Amino acid sequence: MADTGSTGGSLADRLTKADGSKFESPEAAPGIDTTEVTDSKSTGASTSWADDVETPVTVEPEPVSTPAIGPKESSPPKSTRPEESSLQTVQPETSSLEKAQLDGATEYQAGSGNFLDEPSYDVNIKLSDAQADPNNPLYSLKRFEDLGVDANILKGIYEMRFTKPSKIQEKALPLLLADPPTNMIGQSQSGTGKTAAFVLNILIRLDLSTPEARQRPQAMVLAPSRELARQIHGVIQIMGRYVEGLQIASSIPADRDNRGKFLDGQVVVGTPGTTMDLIKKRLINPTGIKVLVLDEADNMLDQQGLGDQCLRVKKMLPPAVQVVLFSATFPDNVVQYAERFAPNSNQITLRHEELTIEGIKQLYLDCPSESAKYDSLVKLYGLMTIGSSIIFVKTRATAREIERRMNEENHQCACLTGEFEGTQRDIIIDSFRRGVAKVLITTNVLSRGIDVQSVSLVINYDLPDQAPHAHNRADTQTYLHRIGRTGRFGRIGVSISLISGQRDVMLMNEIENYFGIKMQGLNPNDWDEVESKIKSVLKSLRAQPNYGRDPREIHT
Ligand SMILES: Nc1ncnc2c1ncn2[C@@H]1O[C@H](COP(=O)(O)OP(=O)(O)OP(=O)(O)O)[C@@H](O)[C@H]1O
Repeated sequence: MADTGSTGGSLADRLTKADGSKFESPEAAPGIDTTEVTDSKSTGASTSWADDVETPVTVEPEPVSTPAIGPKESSPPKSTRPEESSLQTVQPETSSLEKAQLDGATEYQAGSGNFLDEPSYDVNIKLSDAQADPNNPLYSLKRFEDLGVDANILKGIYEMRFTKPSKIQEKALPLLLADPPTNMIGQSQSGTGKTAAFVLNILIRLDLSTPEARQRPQAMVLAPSRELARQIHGVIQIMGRYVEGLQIASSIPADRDNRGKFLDGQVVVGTPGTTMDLIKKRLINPTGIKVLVLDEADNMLDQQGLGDQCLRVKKMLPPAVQVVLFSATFPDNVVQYAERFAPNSNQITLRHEELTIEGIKQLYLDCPSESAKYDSLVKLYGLMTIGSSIIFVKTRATAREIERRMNEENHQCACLTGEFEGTQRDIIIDSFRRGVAKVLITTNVLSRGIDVQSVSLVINYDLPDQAPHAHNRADTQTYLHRIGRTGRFGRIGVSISLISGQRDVMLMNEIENYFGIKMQGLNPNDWDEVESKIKSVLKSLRAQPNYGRDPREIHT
């Protein structure tokens, strides 16, 4: 097999460590007013659980198969000495707050303010308009000040330039904050601010008044991927930066900083397997935990994956713990289980037809064969770098192969899949957040929760299916999460699904029927038209990375 060439190799290989040295090997590298709000009293589900069986955490269920884009590339992520590259970035020593800002989107996009009176492109609507439209999921009648948010937390919110709550924040917060604490199952479209809703509940409920109280965890947030856990950690750190004495602990796989150390922050954020492991090793004291949040809860409660782990963690917590489940999707088969996991919960739910975000233009492109998808991708490359883009593929092998071929052809892109070691993954996602890498090839591991507001284009190289159980059935939930990596909080984005053959058409139709949408076809015989169609969307102000930022900052 050909070598990856001078521009090849994974991005992580080509980046430097925080101290400026190189990694020698992976081992060495360390709208919802249609929302239904259901009162808890009407859902009196009881809890009865199956046996607590030990199951490996399936943080990343990626099928491994041969890519259909060319000769098989079987090499794992590179473990040789990294090469010099223009992508090389020096990572100075960072303070924990700086790290937090790296992990959350906030440093780069500064929330979504409404300083939009300096248009350099067509202005569609201003965020302030979106937040004033009752049919928009960002709409709210209230202000954060009306929601009982403490002054120090308000300062953090102002710093993030959140001017008004979104609909999910407005609706969920009073229910979450009511005493006695009540469980919640909360659903709202992707990119509408669910994180801030549960983070505010946690910050407001923390007792930091005595050294004893400050010594042990009081809240726990679990997420399905390392990247999402780090991102949430970052949001809590920024939102809570004026909360005196706040400490956040991380329980993610192979976290060098915490290996073997007792986690004594008041908020623990992590993935379920590692968290359970640390509880078992008595490195997390779960006895004072008052709030348990499962982000991407439908995924977390999936009985074939993370469900057992989450259940085992929950069983270690005090019985009175407030259970908060958030996701953009709660498929019918998970709802009952979720109701048992969070009994007597308040529920904020949406219908399928309400789940898609208007700002995301959903397109498809016919490709004459599976292998021709790659050629289309190359043709789309110029459009991918207008903002940032994510290419979703089904298998790690396909991801590797596309990365290799693109880099060989001098189309710079990075690749992040579950086969990378934790620290390498951190470097790759951080460089994507910074815009050092503008095109990221990934699997479903990054389909959920990741908030990089500069992402204006999502490409489904493979449409998500329900393999290995139902190869010919679409995974509608994953489709929604994938496209939701763009069009965050009122922005505009484009998704393009590459379609080749009857099976893809079937999957696409199933997705369209489920969400009650129609994807618009691009004309594969007229690339000028394809380009101008996509450009017209991507160049609108709301698709720009700086959308919502104070122009005084952009120009300095
Ligand atoms: N009230 C607000 N005003 C302005 N921006 C906000 C507000 N709330 C959240 N945001 C910003 O909106 C973006 C999306 O928020 P978040 O990641 O919480 O979405 P989400 O609903 O959890 O999405 P997903 O379902 O994809 O996980 C973030 O960059 C966040 O900083």
